[in-house]
Amino acid sequence: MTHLSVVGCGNMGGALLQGLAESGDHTLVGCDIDADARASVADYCETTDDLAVAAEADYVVLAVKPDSVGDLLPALDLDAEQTLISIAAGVSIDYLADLTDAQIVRLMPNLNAETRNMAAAVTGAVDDTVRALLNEVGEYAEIQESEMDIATALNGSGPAFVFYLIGAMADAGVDSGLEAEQAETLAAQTFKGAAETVLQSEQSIDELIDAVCSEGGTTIEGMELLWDSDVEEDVGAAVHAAEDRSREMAAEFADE
Ligand SMILES: NC(=O)C1=CN([C@@H]2O[C@H](COP(=O)(O)OP(=O)(O)OC[C@H]3O[C@@H](n4cnc5c(N)ncnc54)[C@H](O)[C@@H]3O)[C@@H](O)[C@H]2O)C=CC1
Ligand SMILES: O=C(O)[C@@H]1CCC=N1
Repeated sequence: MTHLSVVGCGNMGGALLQGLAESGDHTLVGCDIDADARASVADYCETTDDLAVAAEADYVVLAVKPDSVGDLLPALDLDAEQTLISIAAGVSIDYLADLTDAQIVRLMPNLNAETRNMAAAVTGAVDDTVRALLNEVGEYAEIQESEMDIATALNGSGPAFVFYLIGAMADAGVDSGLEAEQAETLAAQTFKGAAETVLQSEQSIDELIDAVCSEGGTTIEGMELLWDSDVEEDVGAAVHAAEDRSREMAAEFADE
């Protein structure tokens, strides 16, 4: 059982609280200055607007916008026995270390924490408690901090790219007459199942594509269109645009 607080109960802080509340018997505190944000997590944790209450936890997740970190972290006044888990994009461990005495973990989570299907990248003072917490809400990779910009793009921003692709598939279903709700369910479940297959299968992505393409059948018609298009480059470019922005944000913080 871990005593953990989350400062900032917005989209990402709220998702983490929801996932952790459903996964284990923890003492969870959600701290936010906004009453609506507190109300949104009240089913999952004790809520407060008092930073001092959040600062009593052994593990404190900082889930505010990157530009709020500089003011908020000194106010938390954490000590060396505590662990700060920062999820702020572009904010380096060096920057954080100037503002706190706590052990520092830098985590790039994603929104899928709320269904305990998070993909996370983590670095810094990762201990077994942090590993156990991350295991409860999904899968994680321990990476070097220098890899944080690409992780931010791939698994942090990644859900948005996947939501977009699910939407595009669902729209095609609607164009051809399916009801919107049916099309969304069929598209989303197809992504979910395909992702699970990739995770569990020993086959490569190309072998799996091949397994769906019956000779002279339907799939190959769509795949040939995709292979002849710029979709692969465009998806890669979207990931790299997010990576570039993460690097740019990190440079802005380094200059402060
Ligand atoms: N949204 C996402 O999918 C992901 C976000 N992140 C990171 O998570 C952090 C938060 O992002 P979001 O949840 O999207 O933002 P958000 O705007 O939804 O939530 C931020 C919350 O912080 C609260 N807040 C602001 N000042 C505060 C203070 N002094 N004390 C207590 N609470 C305060 C706000 O009221 C708000 O509820 C960012 O640093 C972002 O880089 C990381 C990975 C994924
Ligand atoms: O868009 C952002 O800056 C944050 C970080 C990764 C996902 N959302």
